[in-house]
Amino acid sequence: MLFEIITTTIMSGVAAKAFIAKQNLTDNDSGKIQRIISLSGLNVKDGKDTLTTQLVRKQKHEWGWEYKYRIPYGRSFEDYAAKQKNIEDGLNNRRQQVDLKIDKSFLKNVLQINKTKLTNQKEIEMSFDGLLCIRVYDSPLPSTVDYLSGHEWKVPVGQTRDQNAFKFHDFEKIPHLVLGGATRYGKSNFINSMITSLVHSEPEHTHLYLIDLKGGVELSDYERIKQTESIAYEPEEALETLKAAYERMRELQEEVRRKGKKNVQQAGIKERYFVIVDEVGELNPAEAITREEKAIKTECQRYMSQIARLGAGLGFRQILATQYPTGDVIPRQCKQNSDAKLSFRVQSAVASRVVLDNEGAECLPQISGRAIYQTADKREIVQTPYITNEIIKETIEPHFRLETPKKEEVINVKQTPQQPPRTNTVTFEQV
Ligand SMILES: Nc1ncnc2c1ncn2[C@@H]1O[C@H](COP(=O)(O)OP(=O)(O)OP(=O)(O)O)[C@@H](O)[C@H]1O
Repeated sequence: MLFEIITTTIMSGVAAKAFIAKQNLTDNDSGKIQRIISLSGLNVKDGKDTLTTQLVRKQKHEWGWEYKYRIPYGRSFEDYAAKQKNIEDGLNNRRQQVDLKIDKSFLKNVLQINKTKLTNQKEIEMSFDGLLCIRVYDSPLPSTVDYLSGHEWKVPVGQTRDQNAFKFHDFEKIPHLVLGGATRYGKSNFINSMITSLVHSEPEHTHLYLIDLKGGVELSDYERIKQTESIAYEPEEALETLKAAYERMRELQEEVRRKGKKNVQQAGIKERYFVIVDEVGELNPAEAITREEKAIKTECQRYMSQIARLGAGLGFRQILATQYPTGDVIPRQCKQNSDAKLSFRVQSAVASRVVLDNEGAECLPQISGRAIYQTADKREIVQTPYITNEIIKETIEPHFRLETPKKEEVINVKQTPQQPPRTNTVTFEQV
């Protein structure tokens, strides 16, 4: 038995009512959290003293409770984030002492306890703003959220816990996005909903450079739409696609400069270019076997870095996805220039740090579509929307072009030595 019932006949009938009230179940959490924190080894020894995590305030919300703690010297937010799962499991491991009156309502009350236990699976979220903030949600996020199209350059990210608000990622505010997550947790679904939303909202101004290195099943639907400028399925083709994007970026750079402006917004240019790489790990030169392969991948990374560094003000947005978040799988400059990160569940704290620069994604529940969306000032858990093939088809079919799409020619690096990207660049203001 996961919960403990101690019966007594001393208490009156009001006790049975008290144990099912949510307020009662959650009231104890501040003490419980402090105990779990202490048992998880987060207290700090300072000579004879033990510095503990002190509760500063707690507040009841309609979704649950928010607790604010002062953390002791010698501890960081990351220390607490690493224990998120311990805290969550501890809170859901309920040993309750309840008083039950043995009368005709006894059986009903026992069943009610069991029902409460099964339905009230709590989830927590942690953040830090000088104080450690732990939010304890009475009930989990839904495990499926319907797709909702975005507007202009905003694409759907998912449902948050904050009053169940639906979150959008605005590519005009944050141009580049890093996407991570272990296999089968929803990266491809997210990329599909992002592309579908862009095609729906800005069909005339969206330009796609798609690189699908996962065998070509996911993004092939977009081969035929007019928004797709180039599509690649192999690293050699990826180099061509990236080169095409890079050259377009240079043309725009000239155009903006000619107009005496600093960025496409000022220059009144409405076009936006999305470079989407699904499985950027396949372009990691460290993984290359032959010298030629290494040269191609190094070149690809160089183009991606240039696009990340210079592209924002020129209307370029780069989305790099990986299921193997290790070391340098995402080029350093791309990572540094991506102020938004979306991570589905990953296998380890190290992998979470590669995607988010923080731990936490390894503690996400094993639910497809559940992710952490992180920007410079906020980190939220979301349930990304599920998009069906029917919605994708319905949205993109009106944009099919008549002629067969151009698939970039595979190039032979032996015959065509690669030129490094130009470096005499002008730095443009990022939006
Ligand atoms: N947002 C979501 N809500 C509910 N279910 C989802 C969601 N996203 C994905 N799924 C389910 O998970 C399955 C795997 O999703 P998806 O193909 O997007 O994963 P992936 O991370 O891209 O995996 P891989 O890297 O192996 O391609 C889908 O077929 C779908 O059933």
